[in-house]
Amino acid sequence: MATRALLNALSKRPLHFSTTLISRSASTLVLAEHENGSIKAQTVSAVVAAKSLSEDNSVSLLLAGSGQSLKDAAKHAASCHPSVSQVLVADSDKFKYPIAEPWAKLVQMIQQSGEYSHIVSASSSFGKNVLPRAAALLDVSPITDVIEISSSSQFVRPIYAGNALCTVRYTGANPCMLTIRSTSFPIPPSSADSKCNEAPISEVDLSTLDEDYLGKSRYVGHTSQDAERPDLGSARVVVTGGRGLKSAENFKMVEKLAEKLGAAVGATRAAVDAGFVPNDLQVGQTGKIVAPELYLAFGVSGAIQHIAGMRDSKVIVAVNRDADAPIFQVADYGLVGDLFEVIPELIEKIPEKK
Ligand SMILES: Cc1cc2nc3c(=O)[nH]c(=O)nc-3n(C[C@H](O)[C@H](O)[C@H](O)COP(=O)(O)OP(=O)(O)OC[C@H]3O[C@@H](n4cnc5c(N)ncnc54)[C@H](O)[C@@H]3O)c2cc1C
Repeated sequence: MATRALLNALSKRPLHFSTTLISRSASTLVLAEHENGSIKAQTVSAVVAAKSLSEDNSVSLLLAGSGQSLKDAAKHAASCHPSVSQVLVADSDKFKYPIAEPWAKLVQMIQQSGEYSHIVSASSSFGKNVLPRAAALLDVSPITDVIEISSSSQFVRPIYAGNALCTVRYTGANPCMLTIRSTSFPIPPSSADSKCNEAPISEVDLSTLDEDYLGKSRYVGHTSQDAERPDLGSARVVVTGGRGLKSAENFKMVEKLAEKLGAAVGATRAAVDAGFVPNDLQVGQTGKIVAPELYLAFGVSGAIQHIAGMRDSKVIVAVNRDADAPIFQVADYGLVGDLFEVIPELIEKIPEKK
């Protein structure tokens, strides 16, 4: 009877949400990233991962920000995946920018009342920034870069630049906090098209948010890659150039080819260090992890630190003039040849993107 009375009371409370009333059955909290009013694909992958923790797991998405873009993102979040059972929205200027300190405090506050069994985020710059701080505040040890979920407490993650896989059992207190590699939890096409359910959206009561974090870090600015090009982390096709391109001017060939293929551009660390392209294009152990359907590598030797970031690609094509280059050991198709002949020929022969 008490539960029924509470449910009745809740159903009469539109929108305004007190965090003390988060349902205990919502056991996984996913930290959502959004941009221009849309939930990012890596967050949907985090939902896919969260759902695989257990069959009866219900998933709450936590969004923070302010203004119309947050409202639009919340709407998108409510229907972005059939497994989302609730969307929690923290609307405040304090979350205008994704700064880790206020976010970590927010996660701590939500966890204290929601008592989630798991907190999941994508292994993106945002997740890697926020999750360890929140874990420290909650006094638990996070598990990072999860690529496989064996059970709700057993996970697989790569170590030694992906050369070995480590199975980790979590034996600590709740919440078990995870960052997941989105490339390992692809979004099934059916769920992307699904319009079947719309999860309820609730506003988080921020009146008890501890504000002693304020002033510790400051937002300076944000630069993002060319919006015309697909995002490197989630693109279906990636064209990567290495030091073999020899100059920034020559690297434009790679960009032209990527444009023709509707692909994202990637680079090796050597190409980035030589100043051919900015470092947000770096693929590898210390760059982005990608797993596109097609990965084309030009003038890339195939150092283990680079392979760590692209070895899960479905089809790998490599062009290198050195027949012994290690990239050919992971390539499905290899061409021993001069990229300065091959790329112009490809650009010429591939038809213009419609
Ligand atoms: C801690 C650490 C982290 C690192 N993290 C990363 C990382 O995240 N990502 C990363 O990429 N690297 C990383 N590196 C660097 C890595 O070890 C390699 O140095 C780097 O990947 C090499 O880049 P490359 O293949 O472009 O250059 P090179 O190794 O110099 O290879 C250039 C290739 O181009 C070929 N070539 C030259 N001219 C032509 C031509 N005309 N036609 C065809 N082929 C041609 C050559 O045969 C050669 O194989 C890391 C290193 C360390 C120590």
